[in-house]
Amino acid sequence: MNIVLMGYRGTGKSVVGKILSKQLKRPLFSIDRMIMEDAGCDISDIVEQCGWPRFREMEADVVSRVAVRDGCIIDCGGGVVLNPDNVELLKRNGKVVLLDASLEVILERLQRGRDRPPLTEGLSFEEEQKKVYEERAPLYSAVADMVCDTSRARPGQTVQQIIERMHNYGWI
Ligand SMILES: Nc1ncnc2c1ncn2[C@@H]1O[C@H](COP(=O)(O)OP(=O)(O)OP(=O)(O)O)[C@@H](O)[C@H]1O
Ligand SMILES: O=C(O)C1=C[C@@H](O)[C@@H](O)[C@H](O)C1
Ligand SMILES: [Mg+2]
Repeated sequence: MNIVLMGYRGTGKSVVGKILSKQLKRPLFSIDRMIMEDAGCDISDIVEQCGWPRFREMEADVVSRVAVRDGCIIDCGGGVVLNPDNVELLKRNGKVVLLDASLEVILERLQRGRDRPPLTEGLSFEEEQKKVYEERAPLYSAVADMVCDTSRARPGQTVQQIIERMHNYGWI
């Protein structure tokens, strides 16, 4: 069974994924990183040159390759949840750990690393995060097998919490 990390941008999937993979000694697959490796450039370049629909196709292709593995930690991009095929494939052999954080904390975290390409047109940075976060909230809730709020914890504490709860659920 895989552990699949999902959640909005800036909720901590990649940071938590790295620590979880080390602590549980399980291989880590970062979908965003694999897309960049396939494309040979970063996500902003893919989106600028080919557009979001092409990025989503590349993302679905990586998901289909990763979902068939076993015993891995899978660090998803924030938009993986948008495609029902992605969700179906990942849940076949995976438990979804949804990372969440308050919009306020997400804004703060995303302001620090402004390298994420915009998801909408004509909205300010803050307006975009609020709109997309609210639009996606029901999708994230629907896929979650476990929810973990990362707003107030440090990454290491979040990982300890997740490991403890996974033990209790008998997932590990
Ligand atoms: N408790 C926590 N758990 C996880 N990350 C945290 C926590 N507290 C602060 N952070 C910070 O949140 C920031 C965003 O984390 P990260 O890049 O892992 O997000 P992400 O969910 O992978 O975003 P994206 O969808 O854009 O890839 C990092 O700087 C990380 O250190
Ligand atoms: O939330 C999203 O749609 C995205 C999140 C990132 O992880 C990247 O996958 C990309 O920037 C798109
Ligand atoms: Mg990430």
